Amino acid sequence: MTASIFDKTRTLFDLPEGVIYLDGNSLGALPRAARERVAREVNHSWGHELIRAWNTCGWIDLPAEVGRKIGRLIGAPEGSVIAADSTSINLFKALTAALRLAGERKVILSDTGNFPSDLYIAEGVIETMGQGHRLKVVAPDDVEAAIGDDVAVLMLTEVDYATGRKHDMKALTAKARAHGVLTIWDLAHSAGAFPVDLHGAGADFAIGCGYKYLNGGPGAPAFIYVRPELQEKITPSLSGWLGHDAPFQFELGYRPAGSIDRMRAGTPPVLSMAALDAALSVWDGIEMADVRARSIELCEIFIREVEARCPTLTLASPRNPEQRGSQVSFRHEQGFAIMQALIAHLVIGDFRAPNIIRFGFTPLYVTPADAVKAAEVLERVMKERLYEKPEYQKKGKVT
Ligand SMILES: Cc1ncc(COP(=O)(O)O)c(C=O)c1O
Ligand SMILES: Nc1c(O)cccc1C(=O)C[C@H](N)C(=O)O
Repeated sequence: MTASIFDKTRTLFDLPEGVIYLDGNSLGALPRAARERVAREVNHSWGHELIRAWNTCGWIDLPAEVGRKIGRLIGAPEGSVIAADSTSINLFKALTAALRLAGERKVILSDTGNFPSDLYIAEGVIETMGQGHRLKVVAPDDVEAAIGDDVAVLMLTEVDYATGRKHDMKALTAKARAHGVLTIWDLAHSAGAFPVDLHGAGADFAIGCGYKYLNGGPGAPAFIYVRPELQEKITPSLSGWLGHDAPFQFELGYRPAGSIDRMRAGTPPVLSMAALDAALSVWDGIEMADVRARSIELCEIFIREVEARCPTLTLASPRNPEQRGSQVSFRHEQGFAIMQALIAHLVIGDFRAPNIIRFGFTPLYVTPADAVKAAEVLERVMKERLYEKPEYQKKGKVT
């Protein structure tokens, strides 16, 4: 039953012949619907409707519509998610809003498994606000113990981009709430990867990417969630006109919209937003519980096959599937060259310094047969030491 759902979803994507694509955790594959939609937006909406398209083609409502579709995947109530900006910028917006709400508390608590951009943004926020905030970064296992009455904001990425380690959002959020700590969850590697229940967990803010498991295309808009009860209490730091209560009154003073709209700043990138909107249609009728079951099946097959075939690779991801996102990582000192050799043999994953090879499993278009085949190719790369070839040592700007 589950397999047949995914046989169908695979046909909704355009994948190059012969490629096994295990990097949907970095850039999702191209949904056919997105390709068609972008062409229509360019030719008809922009080309023919011109400025009228904001009304006649629904451009003005796209951020809310895309937010609504993403909200269904992450357990967010209607009207609590908006698509806008990038994940990094949305983190800036969420963190400044949270720190303003938090009052006298000064500590931003995060962990060493966070994506560096999040930590960098926190540094920038501290500097910009100039109110003596402090970033405290602990090991992932020490987060729970570090949550206390001195903490203003708990800022975590649910799934570690490198290892795939997954935090217990519900338990950590509950502890944070008990200590009066606001929470910001980065769902970049969660949204579209497995069920998320922001409302059930009682999370205050969340952000995430549109171009990974949501398949919105390179540089797709990101999203931001604010718990409905907080929406009218927060003061946006990026107080742009499209977050104004009445943008087309062109008042000289800022009055924030009385909804999640206040997290908007300026004009959305319509073509990218339309691509993401169309990409989200692949989730119609899909239950995230089925996605999770299939993701675990794929990851388990891959771990079993790789460990049986490649004894010099060390599993970097948690062995327990409950503690893992939808990716599997292995360590090897030649990781970079191993990944280049794999890519040359049409198994596309990626490398994360210093020694991690990373494989994302996206059930909508990766099959169990792909997982086995990828392990076979990896076995060949290792056994024949293909990674020693000089051409696989060359580094590009992006890994
Ligand atoms: C967990 C996480 N947070 C934030 C980012 C930054 O996203 P962006 O570059 O789109 O702002 C990424 C990916 O780049 C990420 O993986
Ligand atoms: N956003 C990216 C980009 O512009 C180029 C290359 C990779 C990315 C990524 O998204 C990286 C990703 N956040 C990661 O988990 O490593």
